[in-house]
Amino acid sequence: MAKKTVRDIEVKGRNVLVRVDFNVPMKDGEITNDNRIVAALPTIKYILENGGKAILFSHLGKIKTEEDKASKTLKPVATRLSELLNQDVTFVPETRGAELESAINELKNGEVLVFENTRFEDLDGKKESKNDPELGKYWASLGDVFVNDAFGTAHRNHASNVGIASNLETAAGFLLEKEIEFIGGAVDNPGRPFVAILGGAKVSDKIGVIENLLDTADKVLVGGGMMFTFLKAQGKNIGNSLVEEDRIELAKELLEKAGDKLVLPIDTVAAKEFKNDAEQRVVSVDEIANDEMGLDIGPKSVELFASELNGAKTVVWNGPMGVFEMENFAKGTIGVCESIAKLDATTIIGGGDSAAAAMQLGFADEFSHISTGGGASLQYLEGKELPGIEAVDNK
Ligand SMILES: Nc1ncnc2c1ncn2[C@@H]1O[C@H](COP(=O)(O)OP(=O)(O)O)[C@@H](O)[C@H]1O
Ligand SMILES: O=C(OP(=O)(O)O)[C@H](O)COP(=O)(O)O
Repeated sequence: MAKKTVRDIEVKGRNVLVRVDFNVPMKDGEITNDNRIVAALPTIKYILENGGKAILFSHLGKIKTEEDKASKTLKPVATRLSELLNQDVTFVPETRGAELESAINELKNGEVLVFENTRFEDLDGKKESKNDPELGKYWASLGDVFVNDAFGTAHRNHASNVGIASNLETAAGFLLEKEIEFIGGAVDNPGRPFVAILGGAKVSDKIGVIENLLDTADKVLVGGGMMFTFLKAQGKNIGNSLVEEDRIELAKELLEKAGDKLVLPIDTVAAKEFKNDAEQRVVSVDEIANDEMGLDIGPKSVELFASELNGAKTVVWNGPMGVFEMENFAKGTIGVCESIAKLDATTIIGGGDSAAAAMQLGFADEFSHISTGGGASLQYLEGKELPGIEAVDNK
């Protein structure tokens, strides 16, 4: 990568602003997978060992109402980081202002500070997510140099990555560098057959990538919450399943363009309630009842996907096949992991929840690479520039 990296900048005695992706999966205030924090450690340690002051920040989830703040504070993340680094981490529960500024002034070389969820700024006119120029400028004013190590957020054009970069010397961190090297190496000239697998819940966000994937991949397998928008586009009844109504037209166009390249599940595990012990039944995708929702792909779909994956030489996967966080709806994701484990192929799974699924379900060693980015790796795969990487200074 002809981009400046953290090795190319002076960190000693300087306030080094570091954008990390600490958007970790959480349940009841507890971190359920700390992969994204662990993945950021090499850059943080490098800065500390070289006498810099590390000022870290990240988004966590989406902040739409004042109430969201309580469950989306970065405080537990700062605590976990302190355990992993085995040193104190100052947490400032603000995204701007006197308390933050004086805490930064008091930092000494080799010390770490984490400030609050950058998306708290979204309550005031979506300042972070719309890359408000004043916000990027303000955050840039808190540091001497900027390191972007948030690969998982690199597809976003936000104040905390792109905005700051336009106001300050900017380098890439080690994670960003590693992800680009690995994903680029695997997919710029992929071994074929090349199979892409999409699932998860961020349907409106990610359905668009399928258009380009149909040009690059040999097969695109769609499961998870993503499948129901396609099934509805085919005129099927999907009951209360996750759906993006305003993407149904797009799904119809994609189905037409794709022919047999796009493979949809043939059965689903349906339940009337979104909870682990809800009564469940395996049904054909033609038989979902009005009061049911599909929460996993069914066993016949696992078999179908296994046959599509058979012989693949490159596999890229983003988005779990079902609500794997609930044991009773994890079988589809486990089944696809098992099929991938049998392959002699380059296999990449990416995304906050997808990486967590691979690790929690015991398949971490079966993948060539577990990426911290889902949307980011998909966008890279599409051949699109990632704004967060574009914004890093060239060497
Ligand atoms: N059928 C489904 N209905 C609702 N949610 C689903 C379904 N299948 C998967 N999910 C959810 O999708 C989430 C992950 O989606 P997403 O954020 O797009 O993935 P990633 O973080 O890996 O990029 C998981 O929390 C999972 O529970
Ligand atoms: O989790 C993330 O993306 P991913 O789910 O595609 O891996 C990133 O932290 C970006 O988060 P966002 O999709 O809320 O902007």
